[in-house]
Amino acid sequence: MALAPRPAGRDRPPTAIAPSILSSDFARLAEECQRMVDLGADWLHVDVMDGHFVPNLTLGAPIVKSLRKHTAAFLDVHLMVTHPAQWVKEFAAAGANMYTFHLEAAAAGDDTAAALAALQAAGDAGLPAVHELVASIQAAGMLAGITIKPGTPVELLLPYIAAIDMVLIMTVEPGFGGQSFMPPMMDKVRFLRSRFPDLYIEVDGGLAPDTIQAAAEAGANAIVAGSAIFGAADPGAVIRQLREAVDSAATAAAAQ
Ligand SMILES: O=C(CO)[C@H](O)[C@H](O)COP(=O)(O)O
Ligand SMILES: [Co+2]
Repeated sequence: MALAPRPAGRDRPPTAIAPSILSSDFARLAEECQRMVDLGADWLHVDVMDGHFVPNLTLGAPIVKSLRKHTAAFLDVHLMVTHPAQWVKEFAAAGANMYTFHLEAAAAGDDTAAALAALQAAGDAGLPAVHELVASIQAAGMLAGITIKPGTPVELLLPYIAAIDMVLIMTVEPGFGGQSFMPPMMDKVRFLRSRFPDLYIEVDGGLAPDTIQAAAEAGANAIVAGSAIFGAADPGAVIRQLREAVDSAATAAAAQ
């Protein structure tokens, strides 16, 4: 299962709608995932929380390994863990496709203040530990994504953009589904889209039919939605609405 290639030049990458299985019925996970694929999902978003980097505990590589036996879908794994370098081999062996880690965690575990200081001090070259983690993810056969919490400045991503496959801009504080979308995070998406037309930019947290327009217009092409999809009477209609908003915004941007 491959990611659609990052287009050369100024074209925006394809739209990817990624239901977050955090909002699914874990006891029926394989069926829930198949239902999402049948309804038009492009990816399945898998939220891994360790009860340490974030105050919640979800699932790990064994669940991904089991799920992989039931689906060929692109598994977009979001690691909200204190030690992201520790789990690369396990998730690669389990069949994860995208391994997206928190920049803060790669810099200084769960000490976000120390992480921000270290990332600032590293300057344009970036932190060697972050570069090494990206390389190890790709060497393990996965795509590498980096995500930032709402309080982390987007500029701190710049040293790593050339090497990575995706940026994930968190639009809620990581840790729980069902939170409210944070509109100010769209400044980060606009900043990245204006500089990197072909970059995969994902947004995660509070995305729904009433918030998608802001994310689409800012330039996000990959959309995570948990409660809005799984909680809907017609999840397929929500997936279509999200897709149409992103596709329309991309068409409008291309025409400018
Ligand atoms: O990473 C996450 C939380 O940390 C989830 O992916 C996100 O919250 C999705 O849930 P919802 O769409 O309900 O906000
Ligand atoms: Co997530």
